[in-house]
Amino acid sequence: MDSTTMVLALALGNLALCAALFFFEHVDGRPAALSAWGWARQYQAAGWMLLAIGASGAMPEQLALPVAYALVFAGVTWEAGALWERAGRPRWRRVAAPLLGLAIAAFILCNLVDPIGLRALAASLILGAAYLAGAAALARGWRSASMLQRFLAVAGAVLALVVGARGVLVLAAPSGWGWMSNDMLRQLHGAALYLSALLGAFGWLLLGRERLQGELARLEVVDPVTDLPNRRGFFQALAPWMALARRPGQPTAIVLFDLDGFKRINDSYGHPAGDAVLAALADACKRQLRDSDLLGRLVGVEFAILLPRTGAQEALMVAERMRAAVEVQGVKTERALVKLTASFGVTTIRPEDSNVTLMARADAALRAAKAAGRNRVELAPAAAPLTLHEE
Ligand SMILES: Nc1nc2c(ncn2[C@@H]2O[C@H](COP(=O)(O)OP(=O)(O)OP(=O)(O)O)[C@@H](O)[C@H]2O)c(=O)[nH]1
Repeated sequence: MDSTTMVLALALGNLALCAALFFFEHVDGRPAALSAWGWARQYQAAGWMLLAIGASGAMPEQLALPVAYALVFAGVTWEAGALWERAGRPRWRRVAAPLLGLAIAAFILCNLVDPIGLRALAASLILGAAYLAGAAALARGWRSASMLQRFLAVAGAVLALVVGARGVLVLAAPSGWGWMSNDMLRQLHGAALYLSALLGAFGWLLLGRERLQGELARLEVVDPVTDLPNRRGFFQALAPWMALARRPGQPTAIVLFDLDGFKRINDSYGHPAGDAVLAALADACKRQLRDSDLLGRLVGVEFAILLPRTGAQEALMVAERMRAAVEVQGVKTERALVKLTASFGVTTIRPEDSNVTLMARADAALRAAKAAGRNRVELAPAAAPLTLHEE
């Protein structure tokens, strides 16, 4: 492929990606990383297009070339920045903007001094460095990263090295190095640029999809308002402790609690304020527990706590501590400081328990606490009540 065809392919490829990206998740408030990536692609498309125009003679090359390269550099820098944004570094612009300015100035200087060797060196080193920065962002959190993310990090780094190597070799060995002729290296360089553009685009889209799938899977077991395990998540965590209760050993306790008179919070301050109160209370309750305990939101304003290796008396103390914590915890809403109380039912898992009988017993104790005036803790009676509610 000659260089004009290659540049045109890069230009058109990037334009097609831009068009697809324009419609991808095109909603208000799109994520910052996606928006940075969108700009990155626009800059690159414009840059490669301008290079193709300059190479075709439709515009003086000495004018087209510096502007085109500046746009391409901005594009690859912003693309790396989008990856850092995605990796949780929203301030990447502070580093990227001055570096980009320096890179463009260095490139223009090299182009003036030696428009063949030095220019190729500067261009390939700048592009290689930007691709490498993107690969480094993908490699962050390697241990917990998905296989796709790891592959993109490694492939990105290898391509970045190929892109960077070209300029070094053009300067160090203008007529090639061993069997690696200059022409072959140029072809390799073009292929690496093209693959980087393709991998960057499809990798980005697939990473977005992977993240979305992960979030959906999380929401199956996590309540989005309080960030606590939801009913399904809580019962999943409870399962091994139910099995363990059939073997001799330390008991496991369950505390069920329900906020008192929560309806008036919604009625007085609105549902969003109610959500904020729920989230703040969930946080306060979580702080009262040990790492091995588990707080979950079962339904509405009813929560459950799993207390492994805890007997009834100790569980009563935990519930009492939690009751006092809820009572003193004021939650600031826009209009007022909201104070709440909660009622608690406590029981331990018995060998013969199923989820239904266990929860029925805890629920009966909780109802008893409500009936006795609320803001109280009740221990379930020794004999299991038979009012079951389906899980
Ligand atoms: N803001 C908000 N409110 C919720 C949510 N889930 C349930 N609620 C409300 O919480 C209230 C729970 O009402 P109940 O438990 O029946 O009664 P209560 O007013 O808390 O009074 P008690 O008899 O003491 O339980 C209802 O008004 C629900 O609409 C939620 O996720 N967010």
